[in-house]
Amino acid sequence: MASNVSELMTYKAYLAGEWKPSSSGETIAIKSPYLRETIGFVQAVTQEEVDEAIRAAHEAEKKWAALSLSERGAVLNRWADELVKDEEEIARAVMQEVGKGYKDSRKEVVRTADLIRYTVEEALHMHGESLRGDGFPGGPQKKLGVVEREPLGVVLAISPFNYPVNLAASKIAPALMAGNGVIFKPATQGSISGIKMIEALDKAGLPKGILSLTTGRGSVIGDYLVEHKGIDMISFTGGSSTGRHLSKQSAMIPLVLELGGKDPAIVCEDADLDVAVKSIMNGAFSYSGQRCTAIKRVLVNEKVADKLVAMLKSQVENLSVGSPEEDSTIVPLIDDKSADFVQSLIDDALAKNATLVTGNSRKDNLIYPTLLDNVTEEMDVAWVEPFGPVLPVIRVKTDEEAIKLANKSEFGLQASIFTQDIDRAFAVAKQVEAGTVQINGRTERGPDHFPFLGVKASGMGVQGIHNSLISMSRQKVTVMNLK
Ligand SMILES: NC(=O)C1=CN([C@@H]2O[C@H](COP(=O)(O)OP(=O)(O)OC[C@H]3O[C@@H](n4cnc5c(N)ncnc54)[C@H](OP(=O)(O)O)[C@@H]3O)[C@@H](O)[C@H]2O)C=CC1
Ligand SMILES: O=C(O)[C@H](O)COP(=O)(O)O
Repeated sequence: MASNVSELMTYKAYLAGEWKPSSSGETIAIKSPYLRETIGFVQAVTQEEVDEAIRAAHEAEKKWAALSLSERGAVLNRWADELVKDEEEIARAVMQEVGKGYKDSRKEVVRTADLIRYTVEEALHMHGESLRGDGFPGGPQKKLGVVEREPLGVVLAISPFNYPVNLAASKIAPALMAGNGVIFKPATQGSISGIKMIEALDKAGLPKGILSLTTGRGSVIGDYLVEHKGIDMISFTGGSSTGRHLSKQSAMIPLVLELGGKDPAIVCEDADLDVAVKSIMNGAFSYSGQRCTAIKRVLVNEKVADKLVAMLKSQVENLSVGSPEEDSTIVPLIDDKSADFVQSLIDDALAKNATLVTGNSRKDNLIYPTLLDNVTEEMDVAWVEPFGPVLPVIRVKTDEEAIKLANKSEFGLQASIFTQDIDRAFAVAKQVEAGTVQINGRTERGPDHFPFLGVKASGMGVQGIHNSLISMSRQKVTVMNLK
């Protein structure tokens, strides 16, 4: 049943510490991917409001940076407490807005509170260093360098739809702990969840002006934000083509980009197939494959391919399909366009003679989990990131062939290797071009204090709590020339 539009909530933007409607007078309707109806409206912020938000962030940032680390940390810890208090409400917003299972949405909120608290602790325990001049040949003993870290200024945090709370906070928390101001641009589909998260931060007592939340279409205010002279660093997570565009638009400021992936699961003939199947299933299909770190292709040694495919088939056919409210693994994709795209990859593969093991049915934006065997290099699904529940299996004869195919992809986020021979695992891991290689486990970002990075078209720079604090601050060297 369609909601009564007049009863729906219109959310305000958080600009320079005030919740207010945009002067544009325009709002954007947010449609739930599984309810298939509008669930609320967010503000379409103007360029003038962006200017004012950035100006306020610069002004507030000086006082914020002058606070002690523990004072900044106390605000962030209260933020974590508020998130936990509002866990159910925020999780419900995530579920409705991006169609993530309710239990997983709750986990996302709790994971975010843990991430914030860890970020505070990490920042408290990061120390500067001192250097003696005579450490270098001929250097004077009486020269003493003190190396500290200072904020960059104002950080632009741009997050994607699929972790609207966690991936936003993984940028905002380190930026604030490092003493920066923040402009937060959430994914439009994810804005309501972002607003609820920032309400919690506001309740925690964040000083006014230090952070603004600018809702609006990336295609409308995105470039304006990215090119703005008042932005000193950009931390972006999203698709590779958007990331590439950003890197061209931004000028001479540090950029951290976490982009798409085509993570392979390499299954050797000596693998424990129970372990491999469990990891592949979880890695490929949770949240309908809408994770950058999802396993997006299987490269299996032909000696065990029949057995692996049969095991995968029975598991795929047992996946729960339906609504995020019932915690189904397979849920409707974020929008119809995404479902059309996934369907086009399946159609292309089948037209080029891939074997349909199971799946290939669809209702609106709900794509049933699909397993394709005998996928070849000619098929788009071998190379393109679907961000949906379709898993291609490519049969290989040797580890070398698997490594070659793994590396032929433009992406290099993560990879998994399944074998019971640890030397073999390390030998393969060393040759695979990826930010992280998982041995006998699924590809995944967490735990959140691990470095998280992609190589090639999967990104630039490193996230993970410690590395985010580093990338959002710069070294400052003060040299004492003693008598
Ligand atoms: N490596 C990683 O850590 C992750 C990578 N991803 C990747 O993200 C993609 C899916 O997420 P999705 O949200 O659809 O990605 P998009 O690239 O479409 O959007 C990401 C963010 O960029 C914004 N944006 C769009 N255009 C511009 C612009 N010109 N300037 C500035 N910002 C802009 C979007 O805003 P708006 O919504 O308003 O368009 C959104 O906030 C997948 O490819 C996935 O692999 C996702 C999660 C993690
Ligand atoms: O957004 C993504 O897809 C992530 O960065 C992956 O996170 P996860 O591995 O914890 O799902």
